[in-house]
Amino acid sequence: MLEVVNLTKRYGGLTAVNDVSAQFRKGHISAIIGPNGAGKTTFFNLIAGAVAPTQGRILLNGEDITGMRADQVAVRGVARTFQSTHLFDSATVMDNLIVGHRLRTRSGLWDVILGSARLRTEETLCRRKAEESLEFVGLSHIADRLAGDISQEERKRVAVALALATDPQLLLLDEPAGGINPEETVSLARLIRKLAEHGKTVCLIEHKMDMIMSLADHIVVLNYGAKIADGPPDKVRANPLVIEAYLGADYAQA
Ligand SMILES: Nc1ncnc2c1ncn2[C@@H]1O[C@H](COP(=O)(O)OP(=O)(O)OP(=O)(O)O)[C@@H](O)[C@H]1O
Repeated sequence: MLEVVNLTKRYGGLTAVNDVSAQFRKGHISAIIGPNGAGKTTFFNLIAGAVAPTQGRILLNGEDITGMRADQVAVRGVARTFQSTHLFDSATVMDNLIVGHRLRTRSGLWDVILGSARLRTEETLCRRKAEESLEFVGLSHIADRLAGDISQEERKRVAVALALATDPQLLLLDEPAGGINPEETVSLARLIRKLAEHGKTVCLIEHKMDMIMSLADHIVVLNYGAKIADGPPDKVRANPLVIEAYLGADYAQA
């Protein structure tokens, strides 16, 4: 469903992403791994339309989306989460979701001023969507809690719920399990699997190798911006280039 071809991003003399080609299949979970500074976040920024590539093409369901703006890419079914989840801590979880979903809908200033029918319909729709996505991520029971009072793992789940606002086909998750404990990591992995089971294509950046190896169908390894391996977890963890650049011999034998 997503294909990148010879994707390159240069910042002056530095090549953050270097001639990367890869395919991401519908309903699969793919992981982008690699050392710090390997180009993983830049890769996400390119797909999401946050930065334009220097070279190469990005195809989403066969449509060339290269160089489109982030909002144009989002409308076509791509959503993302970020390493840290920014929420309004003094508002409830539900209000955060309603606001998040609201920002992703169409009413303009005039609709708000005139209290248009479209605005009212959208408000109802936003609340319903917010409730649905909260239920999907397993957080209905904390809808009325203040966002500032919820755990780090719950924040990670809220981030996924926010990303679901646009009914995305492809979710780009940047370190979804960053900063949470091993038990919570297992439970978050279950949520990611559930996304795929519901037909979503998932692409994640993650440093937690145990999680990735048991969760991902497909792994792309970046090093200094270039792809050094691409394949199923077993094949990738046994690849000498990956062991040398990232995993280390201890992990490969574990
Ligand atoms: N806007 C920018 N301007 C200049 N250089 C940049 C910019 N964004 C990223 N870079 C550089 O591109 C390279 C890749 O960075 P990127 O953040 O994509 O790596 P990463 O694999 O996501 O790293 P990490 O795991 O630390 O998040 C780095 O050397 C970084 O300094």
